Amino acid sequence: MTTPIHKGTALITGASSGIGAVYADRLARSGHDLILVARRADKLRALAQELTTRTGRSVETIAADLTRPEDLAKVEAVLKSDASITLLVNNAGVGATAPLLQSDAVEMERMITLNVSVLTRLAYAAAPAFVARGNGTIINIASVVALAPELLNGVYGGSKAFVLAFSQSLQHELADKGVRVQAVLPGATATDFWDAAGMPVQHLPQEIVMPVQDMVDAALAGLAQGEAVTIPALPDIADWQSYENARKALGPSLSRSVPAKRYAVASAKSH
Ligand SMILES: NC(=O)C1=CN([C@@H]2O[C@H](COP(=O)(O)OP(=O)(O)OC[C@H]3O[C@@H](n4cnc5c(N)ncnc54)[C@H](OP(=O)(O)O)[C@@H]3O)[C@@H](O)[C@H]2O)C=CC1
Ligand SMILES: N[C@@H](C=O)C(=O)O
Repeated sequence: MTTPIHKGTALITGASSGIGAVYADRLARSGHDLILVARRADKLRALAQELTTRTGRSVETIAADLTRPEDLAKVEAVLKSDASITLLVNNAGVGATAPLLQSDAVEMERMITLNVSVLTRLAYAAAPAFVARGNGTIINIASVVALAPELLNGVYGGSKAFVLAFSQSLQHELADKGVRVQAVLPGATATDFWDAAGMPVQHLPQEIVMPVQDMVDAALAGLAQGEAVTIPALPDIADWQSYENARKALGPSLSRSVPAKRYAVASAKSH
């Protein structure tokens, strides 16, 4: 077996299970050293040991509750100072399936903190270092609910719509500075996410649930193909392109000096 070329270090949040743990496996196998971040130190240590034994890569762990400012600061400091980091997988996140009237506002705010604020802070920590080196990749794990907010809990959908919009803005700003940004929009994926979100994955129609390994392999194939937005389940990429073209076509009409005629507002300029 040939040893893959060393590709620098990938920092993966939410690496103790599910999607993050599969990214850890795939990235170690393709030649990355790893820094794994999550709260469950025992799971991180076990994964690190297993990956080092199997791939020979260096794997460090940081046990951190990213919603705690002091833990978040620790991870931000690593992203800012470790020049070997070439890839950030912004994956840690939680979801919910309950509608607004059955949701606890404090829980919803916690979700916004992790899914939105933490992801943003880590991207802001990594991007200047990547720009300074003219090289780096940020993978932000969004969700198909970014496009379909009616499907699950509205705050969860809103948080993932943020991740998509933020990623698209970052791609726009950083593309000419040597930094790549990919937003990944998984559909239902078989992980522990669903238990924590209040609906065991076994209760979903199985034809909409993707095995987690397949989801991550497709997302990495999308990255290798240069996609800025990857929707692993979408059969025809032309459908996404039509959606994006329609969105962009609205651009010139979204900000004008006069209200649309249908609102029948007399112009202030003629008063
Ligand atoms: N599964 C699915 O159907 C889909 C998932 N996603 C997204 O994928 C991402 C990963 O979820 P998935 O792998 O499915 O679910 P898991 O529940 O398996 O993984 C979530 C990860 O986030 C970590 N995490 C949770 N809270 C914190 C915290 N406060 N600080 C640090 N780490 C934390 C968990 O580790 P620990 O508990 O050790 O801290 C765990 O490693 C999420 O952003 C989710 O929204 C998107 C679309 C579909
Ligand atoms: N399962 C996803 C949507 O289908 C999500 O959890 O974001």
